[in-house]
Amino acid sequence: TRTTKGGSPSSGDDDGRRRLPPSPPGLPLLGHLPLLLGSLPHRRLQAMAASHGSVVLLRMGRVPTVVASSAAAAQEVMKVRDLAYASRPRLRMAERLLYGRDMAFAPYGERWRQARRVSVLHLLSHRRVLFFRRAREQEAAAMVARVSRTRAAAAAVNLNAALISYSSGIISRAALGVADVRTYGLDGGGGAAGENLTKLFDDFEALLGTVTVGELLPWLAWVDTLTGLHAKAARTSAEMDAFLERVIADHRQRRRAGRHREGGDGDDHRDFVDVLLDVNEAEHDGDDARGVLFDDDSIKGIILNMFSAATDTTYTTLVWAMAELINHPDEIRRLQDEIRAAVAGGGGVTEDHLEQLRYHRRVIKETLRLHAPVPLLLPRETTEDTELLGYRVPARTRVLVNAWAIARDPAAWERADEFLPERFADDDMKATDYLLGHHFRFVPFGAGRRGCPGVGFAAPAMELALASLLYHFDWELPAGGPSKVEMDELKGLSVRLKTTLHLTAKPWSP
Ligand code: HEM
Repeated sequence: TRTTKGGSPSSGDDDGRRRLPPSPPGLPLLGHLPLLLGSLPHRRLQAMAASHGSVVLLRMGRVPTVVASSAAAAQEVMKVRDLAYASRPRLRMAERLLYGRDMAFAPYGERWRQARRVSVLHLLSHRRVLFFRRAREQEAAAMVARVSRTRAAAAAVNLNAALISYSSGIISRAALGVADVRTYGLDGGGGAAGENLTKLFDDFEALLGTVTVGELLPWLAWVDTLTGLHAKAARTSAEMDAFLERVIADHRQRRRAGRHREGGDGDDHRDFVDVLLDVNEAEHDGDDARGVLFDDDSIKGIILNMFSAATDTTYTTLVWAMAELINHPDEIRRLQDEIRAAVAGGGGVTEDHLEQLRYHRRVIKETLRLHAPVPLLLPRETTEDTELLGYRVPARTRVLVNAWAIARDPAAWERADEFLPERFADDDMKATDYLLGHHFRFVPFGAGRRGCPGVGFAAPAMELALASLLYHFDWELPAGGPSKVEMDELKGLSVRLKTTLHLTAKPWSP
């Protein structure tokens, strides 16, 4: 592996072109893989950036990978040269589990553009997000009731479980029109097969976050068979397909009966599956020379994208927020004062209150700064030969943006490692503000063409849940245990708090 250390990026290479980014020493064949094994990659890559600079070239086995670790580098990837960085690499597990026809992992091109357009206009538009308000408020009320029940039984509340159920309830209602995926349990109800569905979704998420050995080191591809990875992927993908077939068949049946728009209030009551089936039928009816882009596999791929993208990120952020607040008693008190003053007169938090809760937004933003749930965003791939901060980046290079390191860069943030929500006090906080790049120092949702289209969906879901938990209860760590939450991270598709957050809840009323 070539070893360089900085140097002037624009000074000539042997062939008179710009230099490749610097690379730490690596091993033959394995490249830099051993440097990342067994570690939290965003932390290891942060350390690498500190010694080699904010643009580093690594070889993950046979895959050249550039890592961008400063706001300036992120801005170049996601804004200045967005088009050149707008593709995604082919990831074997994603391709297999998502039919090669989803949106989030699709290469840049017509199919991705169409899927993105339909998602932004019809699934995640401001209008549709407003329409799902009832779903969010019902799920928040159910979560508060669940906490009250646990408390009544004198037990500590498992906040992870409460928040997973809240987040998956919202996306399940929005995507499938039911409060619980287990409604589609393969036995026709919420019985044992319904329970298996929860495991199926867990297995699915774990596999989606798995990189096969074979795609990085083709000569070791047999290891994936030996470890049973391929067999597990085949099994999981077949079970998930049976579930989705059932969802689609059920929706088609309701459509034939004309029941999918019902609500009696003149509103559009279609869920994501209904909307995608409408697009699919319109394409069949039309005379589209490009062929049908939204076949059943595309619908399944996009629905699975929405589940994966919405559940873990939302719940993970909320757990981190509660953990930070427990460790910062002044901040939790200030936030509760704000929420309780806004909801004067009792009755609980509704979405009408959220707009006034400015400190609350700062707390969520500060949580996302310190704990981006997807710290390296989703990998990108260059579509053509391009540049990054003056270095040469060839076509088909994999590109990671270390949003986590950028958000803790002492050159960009004062007291970068501390939880200080007031640092966002100058922002004019609207929901979409979460996406604004703060000059690309704050990019938990990515940005540009491939930036997260779900931020408008995520924002009210996170805000309502946190405000509801803090309005109705006073929270503490259980007596006799540690006095602080240990903030260690657990590696996964999204990076979570390592410990399960158990807290005691004392009801509050005005
Ligand atoms: C706290 C919540 C969330 C966070 C932190 C988050 C973060 C991200 C990130 C980092 C990316 C990759 C961006 C890039 O490559 O520049 C992404 C993409 C995506 N997100 Fe989110 N997300 C969240 C919630 C949601 C929700 C609620 C949905 C949908 C209901 C969603 C749907 C998607 C989709 C479909 C993509 C792929 C976009 C594409 O490739 O064109 N996300 N998200």
